[in-house]
Amino acid sequence: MTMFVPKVKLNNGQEIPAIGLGTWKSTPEKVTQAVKDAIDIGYRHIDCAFAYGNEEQVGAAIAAKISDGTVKRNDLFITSKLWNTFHRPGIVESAIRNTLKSLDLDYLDLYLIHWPMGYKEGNDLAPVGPDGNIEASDYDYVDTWTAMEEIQKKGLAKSIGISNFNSRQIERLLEKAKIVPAVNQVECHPFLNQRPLIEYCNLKGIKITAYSPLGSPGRSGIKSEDPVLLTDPRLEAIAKKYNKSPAQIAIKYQIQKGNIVIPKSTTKSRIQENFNVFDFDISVEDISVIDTFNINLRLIQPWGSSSHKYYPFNEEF
Ligand SMILES: NC(=O)C1=CN([C@@H]2O[C@H](COP(=O)(O)OP(=O)(O)OC[C@H]3O[C@@H](n4cnc5c(N)ncnc54)[C@H](OP(=O)(O)O)[C@@H]3O)[C@@H](O)[C@H]2O)C=CC1
Ligand SMILES: O=C1CO[C@H](CO)[C@@H](O)[C@@H]1O
Repeated sequence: MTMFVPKVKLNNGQEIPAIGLGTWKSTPEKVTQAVKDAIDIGYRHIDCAFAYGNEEQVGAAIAAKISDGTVKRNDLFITSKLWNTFHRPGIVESAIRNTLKSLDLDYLDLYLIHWPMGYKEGNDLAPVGPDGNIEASDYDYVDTWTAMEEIQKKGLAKSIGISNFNSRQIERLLEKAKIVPAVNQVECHPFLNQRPLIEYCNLKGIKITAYSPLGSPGRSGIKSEDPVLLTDPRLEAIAKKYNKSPAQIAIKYQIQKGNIVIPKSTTKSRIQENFNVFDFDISVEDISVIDTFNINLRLIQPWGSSSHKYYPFNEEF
């Protein structure tokens, strides 16, 4: 029996399952089984990106689960993202077509601009310039957005959105946009709860997808002095009270805030655990307690990009 999963309504009426499976750092060897397991468990939303280097293997799982009759294409919600080296408006369509080919799909449910920062075009996903930093391109994300609008008009993606955009960048984008982004996908967890950005996006009709909702444990870029979300004693105490794990509390926290959440795992028992969050609610009082954990701890910082003209994290939100 498949568990009922709440959906979040986007500004164009499309509905997105509130929980999806993340796939960053899911190795090509493991991701096919992980996505198959997730679909068997009841996930209907998969978060992908060209930059994760595993879209073909994700696509193989989707094809297998459609061909064995577990799901139909329109039961699934598949997101992917335009990488920074493809910001030139003239190549946006070929970038999504390339992703669709890898995923073995003829449309995406949601296509996001992965970052507001364009990088130098070419085969290198992280081109390094003479100064040792990322080599930027001059493309303005506002013009890239116009090309994204064409993608939606052509039916290659049912919805379009953004990722890692700050409020000023959204404001600027909205001055020219004909289509309001459906989603802004950003880092969001109790140590970085993004309250001001969420309030801003709510006013504009933009939903938030929370990435790294578990604090991305074990990722190599995390500093040893950074606090670890899943072993925080205050989160552990709340988890114990509900007879749930800290990961389940961190996931349900996002869902109760009205956000979409995309925990990653390639471990079947954790894929299941992360999905088992619909048989309880965190009380309003405990949600307020978790709100106090915020320390604006940003764990995901793109390497070598902090001097980019469109680096998003110098603004307050
Ligand atoms: N738009 C963007 O710029 C970004 C988007 N993302 C998206 O968000 C997704 C999630 O973020 P991500 O950074 O991967 O981090 P998460 O916060 O989802 O953490 C993933 C890590 O937690 C482990 N884990 C999963 N479930 C549990 C559990 N129940 N108990 C203990 N450990 C657990 C996983 O291990 P294991 O797999 O070994 O089980 C993995 O190491 C990404 O995969 C990607 O799809 C992420 C970063 C940036
Ligand atoms: O989604 C993400 C994870 O992978 C990318 C690069 O490999 C990151 O830049 C990005 O934030």
